[in-house]
Amino acid sequence: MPWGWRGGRVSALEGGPEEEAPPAAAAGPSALWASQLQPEAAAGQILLRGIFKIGRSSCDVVLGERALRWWPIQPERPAGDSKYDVQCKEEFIEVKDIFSVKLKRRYSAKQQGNGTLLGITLFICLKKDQNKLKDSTLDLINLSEDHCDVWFKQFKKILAGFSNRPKSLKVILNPQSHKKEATQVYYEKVEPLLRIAGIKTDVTITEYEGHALALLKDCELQEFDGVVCVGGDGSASEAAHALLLRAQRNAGKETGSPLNPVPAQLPLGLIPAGSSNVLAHSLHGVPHVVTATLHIIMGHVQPVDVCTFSTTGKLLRFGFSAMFGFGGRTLALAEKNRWMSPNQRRDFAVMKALAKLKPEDCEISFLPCISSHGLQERKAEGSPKSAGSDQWQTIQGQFLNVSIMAIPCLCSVAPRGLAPTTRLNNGSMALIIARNTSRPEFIKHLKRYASVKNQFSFPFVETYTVGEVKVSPRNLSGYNPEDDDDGRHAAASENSFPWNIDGDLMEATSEVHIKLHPRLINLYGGSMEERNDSQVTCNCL
Ligand SMILES: Nc1ncnc2c1ncn2[C@@H]1O[C@H](COP(=O)(O)OP(=O)(O)OP(=O)(O)O)[C@@H](O)[C@H]1O
Repeated sequence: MPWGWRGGRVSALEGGPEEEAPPAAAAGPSALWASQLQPEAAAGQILLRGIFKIGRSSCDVVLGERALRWWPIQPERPAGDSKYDVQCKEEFIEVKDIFSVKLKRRYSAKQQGNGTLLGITLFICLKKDQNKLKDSTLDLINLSEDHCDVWFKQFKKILAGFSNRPKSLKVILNPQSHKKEATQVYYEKVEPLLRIAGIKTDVTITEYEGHALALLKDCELQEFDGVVCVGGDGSASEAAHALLLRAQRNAGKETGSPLNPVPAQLPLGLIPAGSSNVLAHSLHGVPHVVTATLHIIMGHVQPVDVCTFSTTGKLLRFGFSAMFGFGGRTLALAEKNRWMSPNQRRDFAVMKALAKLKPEDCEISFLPCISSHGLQERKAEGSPKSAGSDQWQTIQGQFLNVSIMAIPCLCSVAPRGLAPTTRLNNGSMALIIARNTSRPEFIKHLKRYASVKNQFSFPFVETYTVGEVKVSPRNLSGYNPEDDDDGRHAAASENSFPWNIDGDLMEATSEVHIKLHPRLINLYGGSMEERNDSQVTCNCL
């Protein structure tokens, strides 16, 4: 049982009302439980035994290497009385779910010094439904200073052994994200948990667009175990880009067009506080601030695939997803109307881009990936190539939208993701193409993202699993002032085409080359509960 709740004693964990503590004399080992305790192999070697009050009951408590277990102490039971068995249920938490320990004291107004010791409080990370995590506490009440001191030191020792957990973090906070609430989100929900976990932080509040990039590219990061970004997709992607640029420079690689980039050195944490939180949502399965914070505290790290976006041989940026055509135009229109509220401008931009819907004349070349099944067949045939295909495929035509996604891109309008069969690190990207069709048909396709499935079951939609893509607009017509209002040139300069790369507007005048680099960055996040759709494992590289 991964989260260790057999008895379901959540009330004890959530720190019910303070009860009278057991007397200090009860702290020593008791003859009573030598017969009762059958240490389970699952709990590991026993480190400590003692008596604490937990919730309303005085309990026998055993700290093992892997679990903390307890039972209410029972009076002598009449032989054959089964009702006692029910009450005597063992409960436990796994040691790996504890993230902090404090001595619990009561302070009165007149009292000076340390206050009156009540016991020990454990801070625990619990799993809620739908990938959510929550923090909780478990009070172990005992008035004996000596007894608590031994247990407190043992818990501290255990916590010090979790070397994967960060001790010091660089925090980048965008105060302008969404409705400017990132600062409040951080100081009300994130910082208190980091403080309880004893993590040192150094916070920079960004002052202008691109500040995170400028800072993270060059600042001293030696003293930090990770970087945390509080904001939306623009901020998160900017921070990832900066950490990867920094890694290339440190490795002595050309940052202008890295062919085989090296991974980022520090893990990145994403606290969702933006108007779009696709990255954090895809990472955690839910855009939930406390969940994101607890993954950071627990040191849960996932390697994640990253793409390079280049044009004319120069790196535009590192990123996770891109849209060209309708997706790019919509973002360009939204950016042009920044004075509106985030939701207003998003709805306005979608409506306007739909009203002016028109296809881009493009050539799209891609390197398909071979599925695990296909790879096995190739091996069986004795093919010397064991990895991805080396055969570029090319399609041409009028395309309403082109999406290239290395991660599932979960969001409120697409709860299963814009690319539902892609995983964070399955070594492939989804290439989803909507060819020209009528507006009602295209709208039907978009609306299906909100439902459970079939968003790709349209004759004009094609999906591919790829390792590399090149998108070349064939109509490189000059700037048309009449276009100024339609999104194509709404925020882009002459002859350029708007691209939506992780929610950031990029301009490209010619071919854009997108290449997948497996597991190039570590992001703080746990593995998600698997969804029912079939997982795609591919071998592109
Ligand atoms: N102080 C600042 N003033 C203006 N822009 C900033 C500031 N700090 C950061 N930015 C920029 O804001 C952009 C968008 O931020 P972010 O993604 O965090 O918020 P958001 O609400 O999701 O944004 P959007 O509405 O664009 O999706 C980032 O590209 C970042 O460079």
